[in-house]
Amino acid sequence: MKTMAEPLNVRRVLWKNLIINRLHTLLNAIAISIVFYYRATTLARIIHTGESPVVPYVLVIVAEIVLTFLWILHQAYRWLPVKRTVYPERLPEDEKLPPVDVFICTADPSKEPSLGVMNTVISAMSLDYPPDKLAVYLQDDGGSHVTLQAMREAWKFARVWVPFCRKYKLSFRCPEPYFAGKGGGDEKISSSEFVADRKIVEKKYEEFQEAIEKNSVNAQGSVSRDHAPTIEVMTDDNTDSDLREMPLLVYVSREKRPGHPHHFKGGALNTLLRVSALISNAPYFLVLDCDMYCGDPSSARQAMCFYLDPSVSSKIAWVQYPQKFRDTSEHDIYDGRLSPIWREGQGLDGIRGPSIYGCNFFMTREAIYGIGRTLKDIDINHLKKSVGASNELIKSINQSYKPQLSEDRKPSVALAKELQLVALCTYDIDTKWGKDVGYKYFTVVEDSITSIELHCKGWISVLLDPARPCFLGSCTSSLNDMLVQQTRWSFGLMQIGLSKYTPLIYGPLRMSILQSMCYGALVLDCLYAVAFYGLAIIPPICLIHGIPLYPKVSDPTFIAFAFIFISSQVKHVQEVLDYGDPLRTALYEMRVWMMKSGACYFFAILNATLDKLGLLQANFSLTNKAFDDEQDRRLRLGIYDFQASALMLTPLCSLYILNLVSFAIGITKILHRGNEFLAQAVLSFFGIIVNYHLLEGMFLRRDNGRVSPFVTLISILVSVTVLGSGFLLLLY
Ligand SMILES: O=c1ccn([C@@H]2O[C@H](COP(=O)(O)OP(=O)(O)O[C@H]3O[C@H](CO)[C@@H](O)[C@H](O)[C@H]3O)[C@@H](O)[C@H]2O)c(=O)[nH]1
Ligand SMILES: [Mn+2]
Repeated sequence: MKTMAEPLNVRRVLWKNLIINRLHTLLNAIAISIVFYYRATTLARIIHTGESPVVPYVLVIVAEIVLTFLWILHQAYRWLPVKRTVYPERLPEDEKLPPVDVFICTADPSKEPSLGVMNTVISAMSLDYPPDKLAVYLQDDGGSHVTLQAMREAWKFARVWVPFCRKYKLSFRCPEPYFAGKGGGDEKISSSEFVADRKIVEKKYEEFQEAIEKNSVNAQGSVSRDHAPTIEVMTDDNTDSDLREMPLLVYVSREKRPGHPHHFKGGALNTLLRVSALISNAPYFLVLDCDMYCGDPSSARQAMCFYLDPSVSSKIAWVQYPQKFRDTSEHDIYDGRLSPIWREGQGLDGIRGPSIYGCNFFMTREAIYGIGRTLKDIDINHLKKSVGASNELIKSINQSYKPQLSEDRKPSVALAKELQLVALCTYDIDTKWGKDVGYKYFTVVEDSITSIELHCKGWISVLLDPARPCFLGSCTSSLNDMLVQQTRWSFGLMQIGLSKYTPLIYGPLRMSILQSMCYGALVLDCLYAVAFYGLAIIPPICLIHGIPLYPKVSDPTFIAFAFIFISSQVKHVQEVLDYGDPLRTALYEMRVWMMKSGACYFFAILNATLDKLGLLQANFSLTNKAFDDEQDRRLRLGIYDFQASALMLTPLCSLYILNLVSFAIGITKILHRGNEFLAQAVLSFFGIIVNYHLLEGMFLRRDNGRVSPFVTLISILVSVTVLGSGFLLLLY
């Protein structure tokens, strides 16, 4: 009986960080108050005496207000950092575990190579979970015959692989890295039987790999935007084979028609919810991106440590794992590992839970449906309006509904018809899908908006970050990918920021203030662009023209400015080191923050505004998961690869040159009037030093990863124009 009482999960407050965070917040808040007092009194004086132009001064204050506003919002992340531990060995026996469905999305085999996608699929089928309680679905948004064929091959190989993993209880179950010796997992097994079995399976894997490669030559151009739905449950040709040891594997390709909105991944997941309801209807589902394979096969059991804990199970909507990445370079120059997000996640976990981070989470159907699933909650007429016309789907809302898939896994004619119906692109029309049911549609960041809504409905979530990563994906490994991805995210988040769901208004009445602040920070981070441009343009221009914007070094207020600047950097470094990353990561993150502010956030605000005015058609540019030798080589050496869109690079390079020039001109002023201009000079100098890679890229490098001469030239022109017209700023 004693073991029954032992908890399945434990939450630990990170006291050291909590104290450091709150102390930092307090001291910084005092310093900021001093700064704003100084700004207000000085502004009043300038207006009164006319001793210096008012416009640049006001602009710098605006930038500081924006920075402070975002800083305040971000403090919510630092309020209560926690970490969780689970004890899967205390779970009840397998018969008592609930079923789990796994949803994997893919869209284009030319950007998301089939071999990688199928490795993800196979690793999910090999989860350490009772096979009769596991169903894996791949939704192919490309409707590609290449992907369908690859799935059939994957099924054949999994027929050998899954039993092999189970027989030897392998602790790492993704075939590609396993055979490449990257996963480990079988060190303790040395029997000759195992060695022989492994050889056979390895041979099968090679055959599988060859088949996939042959099949993939036609990947380019295999994607279709005009096709009927296809749903295929994988099974053996041999009718009397025993399928009990195998989880279900299902290929789904929803209908696509030109001119119909498909709602990107959100639409794909909603289709998967419906299709799976008719086939397996598990109460829990795991979402994976096609490049995110399962590293530790125990993730489902770990998640069950929350769902089977009666004290929290009815409140938890999702259990989120961080995205971790494989084969990352020790120089994470593009911040592809997204550590800042996971660090802030620890804080979110302390205040009712992290948001959904796109993939790697286990969620309950009840939460995502937004509908009670017991008989007494169910009203058929109401349901028809919510979930659409499919009678089977309506029946499946009742959690005790058992889908009727025959033992040979071939859907009956009636079931096949129903499956087609729920995968039509018109199915959502006049239903609540995309609004109150399933993933919400109106933004490209389906994950964030859906989390906001669920948290507002009172659900909680947890972040589980075990030492051994459960899911490993491919890291963004080029500047262009990073800029494109960040622009997409920021654009989507800004869409939320400009909608009725804007968290600072929508949130406080529905969720806690701290949660609203966190979501507020998330969707408004784009505003950093305003502060960044303000501080990257106004102070250097004023430096050239000899107009001081900061207190003299001899003025005691200078200390407050210096304190804020230094303590923010120190705090950042502390967080990086505490999370176990090396010091250089702090520099890389700072650079990425500046690149995001100068390019991604800027374009995101622009695009979101156009979108709001109905002048833009949102799109989803997939992150590339294919491997590029040359870019990879540079990444490993920590050398930036500037083969990126000129549109993105030009603002960054222009700002850099602008600061460089004004610092060079302004240096004479610093020599004579250092007391007055030190802060301004330091600001430009900081930008120049942190972004030294831009200087190298524009003027010192000759390889083809440098900034193209075209971009450098345009940037020189832009910065000279801005500098030349700078005097306009100083007229008033
Ligand atoms: O129309 C689409 C677009 C994308 N995807 C799939 O969605 C996943 C994520 O796309 P990816 O190109 O990898 O984008 P990322 O920016 O890397 O994805 C992050 O950001 C997304 C939100 O923008 C989240 O959904 C993801 O989980 C998160 O990893 C991939 O499996 C895609 O195949 C679709 O199924 N349909
Ligand atoms: Mn991705």
